[in-house]
Amino acid sequence: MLGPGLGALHADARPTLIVGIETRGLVLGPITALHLGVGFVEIRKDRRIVGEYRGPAADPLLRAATPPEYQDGGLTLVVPGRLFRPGDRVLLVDEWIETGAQASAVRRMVTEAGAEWIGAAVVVDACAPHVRARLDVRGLLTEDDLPA
Ligand SMILES: O=P(O)(O)OC[C@H]1O[C@H](OP(=O)(O)OP(=O)(O)O)[C@H](O)[C@@H]1O
Repeated sequence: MLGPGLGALHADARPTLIVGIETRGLVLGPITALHLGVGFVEIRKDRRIVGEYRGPAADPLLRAATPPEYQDGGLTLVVPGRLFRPGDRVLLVDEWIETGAQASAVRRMVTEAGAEWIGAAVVVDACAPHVRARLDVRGLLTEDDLPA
């Protein structure tokens, strides 16, 4: 029931596109998108792309870096820019959010492409209140709901 549960968190904003970050977002995102009947876009981590692929000139990649201190040196998220269009109402789905660094990077790419950021729907919301408010994070659980 994770798809319906995650899909209900921002139903009021009527998302038209789900994005998910590898790794677990590539599982939870599609089941949420299927439930809502909307499309899905996968966000990859640059360090996990094999080789030097950077995309053809006609299909450039959007890139957004997390802060350098994030996860031992930061990481860069990438997505083909053509997958976002102006008018898309984009919802990020993930299993966990804490600092909001990866979600912030995704939001920059979404808005750079002219699409609209709706927020983040997560299984566990472990972020600080200011992060929750800034990114419009909604969760099925908080850390307090988890066994110690
Ligand atoms: O709010 P943040 O501090 O940005 O953390 C949240 C991110 O961290 C986890 O990914 P992780 O990098 O652990 O992905 P993995 O499953 O590929 O190891 C999680 O899936 C989120 O994408």
